[in-house]
Amino acid sequence: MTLPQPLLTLEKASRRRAGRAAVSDLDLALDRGQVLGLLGVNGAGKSTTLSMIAGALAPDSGRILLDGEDLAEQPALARRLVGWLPERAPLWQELTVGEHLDAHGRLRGLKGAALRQACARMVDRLELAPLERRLAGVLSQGQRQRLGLACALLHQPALLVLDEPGNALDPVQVAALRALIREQAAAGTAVILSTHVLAEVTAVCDRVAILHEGTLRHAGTLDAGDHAALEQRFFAIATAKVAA
Ligand SMILES: Nc1ncnc2c1ncn2[C@@H]1O[C@H](COP(=O)(O)OP(=O)(O)OP(=O)(O)O)[C@@H](O)[C@H]1O
Repeated sequence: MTLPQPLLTLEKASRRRAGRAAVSDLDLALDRGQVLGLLGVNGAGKSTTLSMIAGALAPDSGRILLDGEDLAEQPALARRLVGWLPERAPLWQELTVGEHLDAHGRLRGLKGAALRQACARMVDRLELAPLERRLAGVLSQGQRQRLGLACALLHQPALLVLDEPGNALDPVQVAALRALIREQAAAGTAVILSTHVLAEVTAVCDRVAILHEGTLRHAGTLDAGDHAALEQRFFAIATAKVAA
């Protein structure tokens, strides 16, 4: 009997940037419906890791598997299976909110009624109706994040990758984001959430990974009551002095 493949597997994934190791020998696995919090201080390698998972940056060595298939051999897999909200939502200033959704849907191969339905579902779910005709260039930071999230979710990805998604959101929108993440996980979507807010991780994640200087220093499961223990572990890792 063969065991089911995790949705996402990183095997010794490594990537150098500007001549230095940004991520080294990273092993990680995530199943459908799981929510992973990715923590680490500035420069720890979180965005580099997420860019590799989203297929935007190739590992120099090691492998990234989506549904058991090597992303390096099947680059189109990321476009189909992953929805990615980078740290700064990449928007075309001169397109409206509605045009963004339409363009993202087309890039994912949606058309006709399926495209219209997908756009309408996101407008409704992310409360974008009042903004639909507005140019992206005039949106507030939080509104840009909501549009970026809608674009990432449009094709109902199996894996949702969120890079510091709560950054520009007000407390009401933070609560809405938490609800959205829980809803996605309940529907079977795997979610990776990179954040500097430890409370975000204990609020919505069922597992956690802590990166430091490009290497994985801790990976484990998490319960809602584990906040103090997580904080202690994070600070111990983040402030540890490297042996001379
Ligand atoms: N575009 C780039 N060119 C060169 N080096 C980069 C680039 N982006 C990141 N790096 C370097 O790679 C390393 C990891 O950076 P990364 O952005 O992945 O960290 P991070 O954990 O996401 O940080 P932050 O919390 O500040 O967003 C850092 O040393 C950083 O300087």
